[in-house]
Amino acid sequence: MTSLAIFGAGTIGGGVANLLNARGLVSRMVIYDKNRDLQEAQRLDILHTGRDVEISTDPEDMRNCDIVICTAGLPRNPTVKTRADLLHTNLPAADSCARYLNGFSGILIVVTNPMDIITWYFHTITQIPKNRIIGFGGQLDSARFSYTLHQLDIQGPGCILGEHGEHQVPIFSRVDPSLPESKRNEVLSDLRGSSMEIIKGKGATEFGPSWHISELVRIIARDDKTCIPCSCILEGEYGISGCCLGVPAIIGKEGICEIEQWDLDPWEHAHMQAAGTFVSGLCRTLEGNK
Ligand SMILES: NC(=O)c1ccc[n+]([C@@H]2O[C@H](COP(=O)([O-])OP(=O)(O)OC[C@H]3O[C@@H](n4cnc5c(N)ncnc54)[C@H](O)[C@@H]3O)[C@@H](O)[C@H]2O)c1
Ligand SMILES: O=C(O)C[C@H](O)C(=O)O
Repeated sequence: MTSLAIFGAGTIGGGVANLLNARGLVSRMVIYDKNRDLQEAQRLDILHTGRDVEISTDPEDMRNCDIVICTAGLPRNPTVKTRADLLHTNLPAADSCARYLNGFSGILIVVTNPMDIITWYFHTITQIPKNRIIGFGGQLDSARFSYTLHQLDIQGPGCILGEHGEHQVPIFSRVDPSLPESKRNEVLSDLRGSSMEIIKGKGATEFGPSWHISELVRIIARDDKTCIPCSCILEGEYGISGCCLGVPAIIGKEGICEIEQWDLDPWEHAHMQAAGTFVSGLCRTLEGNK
């Protein structure tokens, strides 16, 4: 069975560790957090489920795991407008995580925001091959889009590509190509605000991300070869390079098996290019940090 490390055991890291243990998807876990009291509390709380799981808190064990998930770093609060605003705050958490990944031959899932740029940053500071670094967020955004579509009586599921942030790109052409542009823009504007509604109400998003991260782990562990939207290192796909961005990718036990090239309509294409320009611009600013 799969061995997995969680780097940063707060709301999302702890929630994912709990779900994966409860779903019986992992046999060995490393749980690490710089807050040692929290780390120990999460370890004990999971062991008290009584399930058969081994837990280490030694970060040096991370490199021997099949999957490492980076969930360390500050989340947004209502005063932080966009995920991109967290970039410089959260780079040190990525640096700390990368320090334990020398010789790691498994799959790295990046959750820390701004997720696309942090995923790219990991690519530049570690030796992990590009098919083994996956940025998480597209599944969650797509579930939010599907929820909105359902409220509009449009048959889903919906899919979101582009940035996990303000430059997300809902793919309307696959669900209702006839939806007028004004309605598309209205839906997009609602989607941009959908997680902040939760952050304002309960301090953080929790159940949605934890569930979809556990699904991603299941897809990898079972070698499902399922196509999901996730952030991948791009080298010309969709005409974009020099960044990570949400694209449809087939995922299995080797990580990213293939990036699918979907036909986008002109509205989607323009939004995807804008996402590429925005995210690659931020990625370029990190060049001195390598
Ligand atoms: N990609 C997504 O879809 C998605 C979804 C939800 C949250 N997030 C992001 O995930 C991150 C974590 O969110 P959260 O709600 O769990 O936050 P949280 O504050 O509850 O947990 C983060 C944990 O990281 C730990 N940490 C910080 N720096 C560390 C370091 N250098 N080494 C070890 N541990 C460190 C903290 O002690 C804390 O316990 C945030 O950046 C948030 O924006 C992304
Ligand atoms: O919105 C956030 O800041 C948290 C996370 O990226 C989410 O989409 O739930």
